[in-house]
Amino acid sequence: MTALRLGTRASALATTQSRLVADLVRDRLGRDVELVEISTEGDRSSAPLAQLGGTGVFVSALREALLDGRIDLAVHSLKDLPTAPCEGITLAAVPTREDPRDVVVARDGLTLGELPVGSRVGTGSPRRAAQLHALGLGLEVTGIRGNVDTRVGKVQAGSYDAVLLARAGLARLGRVDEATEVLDPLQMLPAPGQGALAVECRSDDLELVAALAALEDPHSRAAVDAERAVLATLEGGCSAPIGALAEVVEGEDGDELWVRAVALSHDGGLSVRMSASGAPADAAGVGSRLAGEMLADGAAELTAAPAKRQNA
Ligand SMILES: NCc1[nH]cc(CCC(=O)O)c1CC(=O)O
Repeated sequence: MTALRLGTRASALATTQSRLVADLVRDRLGRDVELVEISTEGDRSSAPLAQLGGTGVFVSALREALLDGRIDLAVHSLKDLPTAPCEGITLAAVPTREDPRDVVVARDGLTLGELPVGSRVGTGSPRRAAQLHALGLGLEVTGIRGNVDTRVGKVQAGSYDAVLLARAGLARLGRVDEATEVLDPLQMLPAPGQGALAVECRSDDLELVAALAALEDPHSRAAVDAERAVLATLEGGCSAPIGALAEVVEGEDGDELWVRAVALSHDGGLSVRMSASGAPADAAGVGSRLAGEMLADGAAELTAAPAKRQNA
């Protein structure tokens, strides 16, 4: 059989994630895999992500390559996937998720609470910025872009006192020791899907869709389904200050799915925070009902873009 062509972005994190999935495919499907590099608009430009149309730009080039038949499968960070389904493409597998929490990389080994008032903390994520403001530590939160290496480098160079990152990214790059604090989700709820990978292929590639089920971790899938249902129901993209974290836990009557979510105003001053539980098989229902309650409490008005709120 010919080798499966796995499309990947060129960044260190993307290639690491792609190699990880390639190894899983070789082990569990017994198929040979060849990596094909695809460059995306998000990699080529240094403009703020929100101006490029959000993290979806990382995803679309790989999807085009799939639909064109240049590659057979694509690996994405699941948190970068828009919640709307893509015609002709199937999310064939969600492998076992990494630790979904955010971490701090600060100068001199400091934690957030140890940073002096006025310290410069870099993040390009409205979700992280809003939750940082909500902690009331008097930190100066400023935008930052670039890959993990660039962002950590800016702390080492002294242009930022700290940056916030997904623990999973650092861990996959073998640099998790550089984190100076792992943030408790009580203070910093991660992005929906953070720490999970998405393995996509063409929907009409029925044999591959079926075979890729061997890569699936049902608990990870249930958790990200619930988190993404929260995001979709709140109609938030990657630029909305929305956090969600779900996990499957063993209950008295079998597995239970727990979901926590928060929607904040961009300045972190106001928030709606709720949780719910239900059956893992009803993950999307649990997430969307939770978000429905949050909407009833005014979540949509909070997360609206700052300019829109001023006009309203
Ligand atoms: N925003 C870009 C992005 N997309 C996925 C990850 C990390 C890996 C993951 O969450 O699975 C990162 C970097 C970060 O947020 O620090």
